[in-house]
Amino acid sequence: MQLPEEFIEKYRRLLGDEAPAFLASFDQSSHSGFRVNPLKAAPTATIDKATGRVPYVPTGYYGTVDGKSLDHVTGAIYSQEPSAMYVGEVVDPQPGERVLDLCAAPGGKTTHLVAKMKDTGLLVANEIFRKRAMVLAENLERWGTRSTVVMNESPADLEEQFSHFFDRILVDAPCSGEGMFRKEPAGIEYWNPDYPAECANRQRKILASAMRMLKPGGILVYSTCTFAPEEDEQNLAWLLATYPDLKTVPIKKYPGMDDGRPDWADNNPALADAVRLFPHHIAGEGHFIAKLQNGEPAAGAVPAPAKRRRKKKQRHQQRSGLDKAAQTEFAAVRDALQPGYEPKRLLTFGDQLYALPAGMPADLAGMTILRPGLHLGTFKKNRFEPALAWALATDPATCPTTLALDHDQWRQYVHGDVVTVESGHPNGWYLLTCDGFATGFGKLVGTTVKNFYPKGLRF
Ligand SMILES: C[S@@+](CC[C@H](N)C(=O)[O-])C[C@H]1O[C@@H](n2cnc3c(N)ncnc32)[C@H](O)[C@@H]1O
Repeated sequence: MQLPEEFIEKYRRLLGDEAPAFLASFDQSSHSGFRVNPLKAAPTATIDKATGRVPYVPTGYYGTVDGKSLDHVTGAIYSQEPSAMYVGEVVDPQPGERVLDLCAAPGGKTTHLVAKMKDTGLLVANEIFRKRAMVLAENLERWGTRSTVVMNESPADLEEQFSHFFDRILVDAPCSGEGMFRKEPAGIEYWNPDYPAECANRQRKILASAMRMLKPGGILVYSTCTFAPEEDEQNLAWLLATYPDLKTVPIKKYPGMDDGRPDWADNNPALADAVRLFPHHIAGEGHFIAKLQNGEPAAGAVPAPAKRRRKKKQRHQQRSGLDKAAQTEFAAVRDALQPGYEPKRLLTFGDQLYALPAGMPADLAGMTILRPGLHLGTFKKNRFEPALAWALATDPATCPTTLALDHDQWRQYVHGDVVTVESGHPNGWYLLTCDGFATGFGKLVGTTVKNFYPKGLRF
């Protein structure tokens, strides 16, 4: 791999005797991995093809997954390179907490966090770029989560809504990406000697927003996929100097993981609490992770709420609750697919119906939200059409009307074709499954399953 001369010189200077092994790692192949989704049945077909287990992630495996496989399309697995998997373990979110993933797309860490939270509490996944936020929403839909809200805001705009609100915040920052060069060589084009410092400035702004949203006593995890000390130890040193209440939390180092390097910043020994994953020491790409805890407030002190700005017009009127007709239409479908399911907080955006996670603030005016919780479906003329997201978040064991497709029928379904099944089933809505995984909803008329698989996802 052709690395910039200044890059080579920089890391020869920083790494000394280790530099040849480090630089040689860029000519070795990158590592692939996947995590299994504990919210769903075990994807044994994919696990059987894994080349090993990732020792520091209980749900992590080495190996590659076909993006068109049943296990991928039903959200039973998420492809993620092995080093990146350690971030979710370090965040270690607990069930019921309020968690923010501030730079979330495409959703590798978000899917990990929500699985660790057992899909309870509130996970806000934010991405500043709309197209990337849409990919994030799609990946979370496949994963099958009810407790996640997808937002498309800048960190600064988000802080107004969520002043000192979160128990844990992950800042998986946009960075110079040096640790991903061998996986995504195009990233080298952007690199110049000043680039890490430019990224570090942007990261500090994002971190400052995160600090305004972190509860007293809350946990902040900062991660990058770069080796650059400017973006790693030097930003950690900046955090500690700027927010004196913030303390580092030591991160467990598995074999092959390195301490953060105090000598690459201000020699503060606390920087060693961070972890570095170097590709010449571990089977994964380059990563840096730091974990910090916010100070508890002084007795009687209450953080000042941030000022609220109402700037954007809502594209659709947001309404809580349902009118009588809508309630009847929704209940007819709900009783067939998930009887007894009583979402606590229903919300309509235009003709779309969502179940809001508990803990999400009720007043969402002015915020750009792509997914305000679980998408239940769409009100059409005099009827309700259940959404794919609801199907993918449904445990088939809780649904009285399931229809099992074989692999050929599943392929027809994801291709958008009409699927024909044997007669004997009453007409109506069904949760379609394949190998025990929920794949979507279909409406049976006679022996024909009407296909509602979204056009944009067909393949
Ligand atoms: C390292 S990636 C996140 C990867 C993601 N956490 C995952 O595991 O799949 C960083 C993200 O930050 C976003 N980003 C870029 N500039 C940003 C900014 N100024 N503020 C916040 N996020 C930004 C990028 O679009 C990108 O999606």
